[in-house]
Amino acid sequence: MLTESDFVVVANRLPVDLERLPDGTTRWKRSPGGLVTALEPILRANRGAWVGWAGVADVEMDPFVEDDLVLHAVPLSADEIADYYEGFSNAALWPLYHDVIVRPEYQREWWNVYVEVNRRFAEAAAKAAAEGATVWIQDYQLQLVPKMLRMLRPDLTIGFFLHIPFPPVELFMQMPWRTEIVEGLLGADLIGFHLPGGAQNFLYLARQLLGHQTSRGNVGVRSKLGVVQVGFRTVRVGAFPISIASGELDEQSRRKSIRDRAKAIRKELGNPKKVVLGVDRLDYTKGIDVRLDALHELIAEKRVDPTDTVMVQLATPSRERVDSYVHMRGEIEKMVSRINGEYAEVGRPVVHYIHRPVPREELIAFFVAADVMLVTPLRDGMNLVAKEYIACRSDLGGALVLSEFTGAAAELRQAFLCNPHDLENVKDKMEAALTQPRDEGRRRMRALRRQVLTHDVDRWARSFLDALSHSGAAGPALIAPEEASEPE
Ligand SMILES: Nc1nc2c(ncn2[C@@H]2O[C@H](COP(=O)(O)OP(=O)(O)O)[C@@H](O)[C@H]2O)c(=O)[nH]1
Ligand SMILES: O=P(O)(O)OC[C@H]1O[C@H](O[C@H]2O[C@H](CO)[C@@H](O)[C@H](O)[C@H]2O)[C@H](O)[C@@H](O)[C@@H]1O
Repeated sequence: MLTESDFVVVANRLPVDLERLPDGTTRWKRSPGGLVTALEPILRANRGAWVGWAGVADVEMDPFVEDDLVLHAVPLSADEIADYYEGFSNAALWPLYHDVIVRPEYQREWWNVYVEVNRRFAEAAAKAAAEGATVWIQDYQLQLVPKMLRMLRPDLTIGFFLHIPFPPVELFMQMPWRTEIVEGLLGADLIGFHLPGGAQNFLYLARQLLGHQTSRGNVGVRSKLGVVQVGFRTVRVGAFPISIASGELDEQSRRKSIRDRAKAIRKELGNPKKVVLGVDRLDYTKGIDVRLDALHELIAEKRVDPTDTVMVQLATPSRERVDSYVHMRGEIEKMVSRINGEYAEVGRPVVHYIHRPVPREELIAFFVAADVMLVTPLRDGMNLVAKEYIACRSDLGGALVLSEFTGAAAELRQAFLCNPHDLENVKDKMEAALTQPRDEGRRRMRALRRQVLTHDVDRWARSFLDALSHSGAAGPALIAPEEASEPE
């Protein structure tokens, strides 16, 4: 039997997914997405435990150790995956928290299963944690766990971090179970968001919806925490923008094998003058359609020459049984075919589209090879891909086109910032990135790299965990619900 841990991360997914192969055997593979990219190195360094789902139905196994990490698999049945993960998490919460880009579906049965599954995660965390341990709960799939876990284990220090945007109050109020969700989150000692805006939206709700006293004034970045008084408990609320293991990635991207592979990729693409790259989970929030539209029009207007510019879109499959994802995939694939149908030559596509995950080393080589990186989400909590591209450009080459609607845009001000809702603006920024003078590009990239290399994932985790460990300290003056009517 494995001992209980002093530091436990609870996330929907384990850092590895169990894959069932056609011959009936299984193997572990890395889970998709930025949450795992960010947390895995920290937890390994701290010899902690990770509680999460193994990515497929009905996996029941004892806790096991993998690379210094104790993994506790939470079993989910096929019906629970459909209702809790695909349904409530990804067809209700995900679109609601991403500006209602598609219409959220609020089904009561999904909610009931969400509650049940959150309880199971809370019970698993309660078992995994040693007396007085720190438990760090992650993301929108588990918003009820903080309160449930506090009731089971009042001895624990509990943190919660939301990896996606926390929506404006006007949108959040759509949620039929809005009170339960805010109460669930308030079970934590510290609630973290990427941006101050998310923290302030939450403080406003705690005050207006639940009638708690809250602090006045703006929340800072890694500073000036907000406070909610919940009976005798003080809950802190802060902004902690996540990042990547930038030093490590910088080092990897300088390796000769990667540089050689980057050159080979350009050669395989026909040595075009410009390589343009997109790297995303295939998600409607990511604005893949926006960049394809922009490219299509730039070519039609002869502002981009399809004989010397090539786009590569790496699109990791994601949430493939959720209707909106199925629909979007069809739309994207039509757009790729249309551009290629109109402008490709035999053996020379304009858009190379890959709908499967590529190995990490290959991804790094793509970052090194790309002249322009397109990150155009309609809304994104942070977007680690933007930061990864920058970390890989020690040559000070390349240019980043970045949507203003990503968390990353708050820090990466020297990117070509664009409004993905304004196609002309996206086109102008893409053209500017493709034609920027070399010195301007180097100046921008130097400034971007300074930001990314000095604000790495370690700093993110340390700032959150430091704030969590001080969560007993006296807080700032509080504001009563009736004293404030507007979000700050
Ligand atoms: N190895 C590998 N990683 C990928 C691939 N596509 C995306 N990723 C990683 O997945 C993460 C995506 O994080 P982020 O941009 O924050 O968006 P998210 O998908 O919404 O979490 C980044 O660390 C990417 O490097 C792929 O094809 N292969
Ligand atoms: O687990 P999936 O349903 O396959 O989705 C993958 C992850 O997507 C989301 O990532 C977010 O976290 C990133 C790191 O903070 C952030 O950069 C990005 O903007 C977010 O979209 C999701 O929040 C995770 O829970 C998923 O595991």
